Amino acid sequence: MDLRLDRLTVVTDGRSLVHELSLEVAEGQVVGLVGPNGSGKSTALRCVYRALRPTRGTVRVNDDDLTRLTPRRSARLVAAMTQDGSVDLDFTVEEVVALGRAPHLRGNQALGRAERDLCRETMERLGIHHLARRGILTLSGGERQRVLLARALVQEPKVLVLDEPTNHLDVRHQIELLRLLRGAGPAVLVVLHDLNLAAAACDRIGVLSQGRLVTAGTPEQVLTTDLVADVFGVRATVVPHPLTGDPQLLYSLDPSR
Ligand SMILES: Nc1ncnc2c1ncn2[C@@H]1O[C@H](COP(=O)(O)OP(=O)(O)OP(=O)(O)O)[C@@H](O)[C@H]1O
Repeated sequence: MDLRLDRLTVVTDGRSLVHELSLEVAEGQVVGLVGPNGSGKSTALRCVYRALRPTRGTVRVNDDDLTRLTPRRSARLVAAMTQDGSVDLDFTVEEVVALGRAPHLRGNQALGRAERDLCRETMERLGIHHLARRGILTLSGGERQRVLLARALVQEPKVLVLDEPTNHLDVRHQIELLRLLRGAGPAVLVVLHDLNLAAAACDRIGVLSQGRLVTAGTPEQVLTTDLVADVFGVRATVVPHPLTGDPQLLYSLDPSR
């Protein structure tokens, strides 16, 4: 199933936070959304996981307009790992992960054997199985972030959206998370600040500036010296990664270079 944003617009207090954003993510594809602070990335994502209703435009998963689905039906299609998706109650890690199954259950129905296995395997895959009985509030930022990803994955969504999923992770966990996304299966839309990670992890990248899509394409097409200068106001040298060929950006702290 694919995700399609069509002329998505969000207006608040007369100001367009996102303006006519059109973007597609095919099944199995990872599409990165990058852009300066305040460019509208999180706002666009919030419309996908229905924390926000678009002022105009649509978000579709295949032919279904998400805003027209029941919350339960859309929760079966879309999972989110977000900044505002934190868990404030002192659930244990395994309880938080199990919550990901909620859209598939009726009332107080307990998890079946296969669902418990899925939760356990997912926690093992993300290296958090040893934390299963710990309270979520006692975890470090990076541990918590992996728990929230586990919760999103056990939801078995068709679309997965992630808002800066690597911001608390050490370099190994950053790479492991992004690797995992590449083979995850659903259409993935991910907000990333690190352009080099985006180049390595994403099939395509969309660049937002002041709520508008400036360009979208493969990392090679998008991440150019001119683009980075125009959108981020930063001078960068772009070199191909010596092993993978992905474009990688080198920055200098010296303003004259
Ligand atoms: N509820 C709101 N009311 C008014 N303005 C808002 C609201 N939510 C977001 N904004 C503004 O909309 C703009 C886009 O915010 P958004 O969080 O989408 O940006 P972002 O690209 O995700 O930024 P960052 O990289 O800093 O996380 C910002 O200027 C923000 O202050």
